Amino acid sequence: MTLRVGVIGTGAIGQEHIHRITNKLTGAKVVAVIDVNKEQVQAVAEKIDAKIYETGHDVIKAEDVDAIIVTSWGPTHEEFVLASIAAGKPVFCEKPLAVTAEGCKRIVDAEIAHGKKLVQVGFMRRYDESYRLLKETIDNQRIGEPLIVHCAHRNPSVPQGLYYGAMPIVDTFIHEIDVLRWLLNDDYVSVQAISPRKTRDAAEDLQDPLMVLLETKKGIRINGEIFVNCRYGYDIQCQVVGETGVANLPEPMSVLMRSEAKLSTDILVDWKKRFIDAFDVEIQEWINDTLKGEVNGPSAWDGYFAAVTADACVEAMEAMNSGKIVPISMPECPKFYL
Ligand SMILES: NC(=O)c1ccc[n+]([C@@H]2O[C@H](COP(=O)([O-])OP(=O)(O)OC[C@H]3O[C@@H](n4cnc5c(N)ncnc54)[C@H](O)[C@@H]3O)[C@@H](O)[C@H]2O)c1
Ligand SMILES: O[C@H]1[C@H](O)[C@@H](O)[C@H](O)[C@@H](O)[C@H]1O
Repeated sequence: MTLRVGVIGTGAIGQEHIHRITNKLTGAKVVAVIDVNKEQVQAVAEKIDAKIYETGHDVIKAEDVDAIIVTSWGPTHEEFVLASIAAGKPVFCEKPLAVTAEGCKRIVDAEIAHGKKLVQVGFMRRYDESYRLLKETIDNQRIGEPLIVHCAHRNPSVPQGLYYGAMPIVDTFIHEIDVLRWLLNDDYVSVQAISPRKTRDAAEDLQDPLMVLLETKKGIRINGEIFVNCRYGYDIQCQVVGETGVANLPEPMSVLMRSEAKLSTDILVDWKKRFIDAFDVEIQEWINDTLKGEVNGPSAWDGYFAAVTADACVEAMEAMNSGKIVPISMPECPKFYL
């Protein structure tokens, strides 16, 4: 059986997922697309022979669409995920699940009321080989119990005018929020934020770089650097300090070169390349699971947990350098998601 997929939002990552479903993966076909940018969606639809709909809701309601992928802008996600649940259709939603914790909670409540899991969130780092190796190292106690995590999320630049305010947290650090909780098998209890000297390349309404200090239930301290105008490349770093050793996230594979009196390796500049294999595995597993009527990837509860943490990080960011420690508390995970 082929899963007939409708894609809402044919921008950067929407096109990436359409390309991988059409050319690399098996078991699915993109049959329906929609974007508010009419020219763009027309060009995408022509390439894959998909039908263009007027709105995201029309795609969700279409009889010949079995499952939905939401890759539109963050603030539109909640509406489309809720509509997919109401239509009883499986939905893969790129991060963030919703832009507020309340929005994610509405999704969790709707899914529980529906009675069957339908929602998966696009936290693709859990599918990345290098993060999986790091997790194996920690789970196998090869560095003893983790005590400290140093991590950095660096982008070369961000789109002027489209990236502002709380986005270093809700759009960027949200990946670390999800993956570190998964990596450490732990939950967060508090956060504070610190602003280092601002880079000259940061827009007026953006604190860049930014540092957040998270504490987990087990007492692990995480210092996270978010630097979205670092200029030199797309660089994701994670170092876990344990009782008996230190484990680093492997660097992406790159040729070690000796040339012109220098020893060097290239650094990637684009998130698409850094996580290309992870995205492939993530979407292939989603297709396979969806065909079996299952959801096994990051759930709406994971999306909600990340949003609650992100909200606390934003509160800490708004009070940065004041020493304010913002508590993070989550209700018990409902049985539905265990
Ligand atoms: N997992 C990842 O690493 C990753 C990477 C990139 C983007 N994302 C997420 O994916 C989402 C899209 O990001 P992007 O980089 O592709 O952005 P983008 O701006 O390139 O694409 C978003 C598209 O959504 C369309 N759109 C907006 N509102 C719409 C609506 N109501 N109905 C239909 N289409 C609508 C826009 O016209 C645009 O073409 C964001 O939530 C982003 O955080 C995740
Ligand atoms: O939407 C993108 C994407 O999630 C990237 O993985 C992240 O590095 C960027 O900061 C974010 O803007």
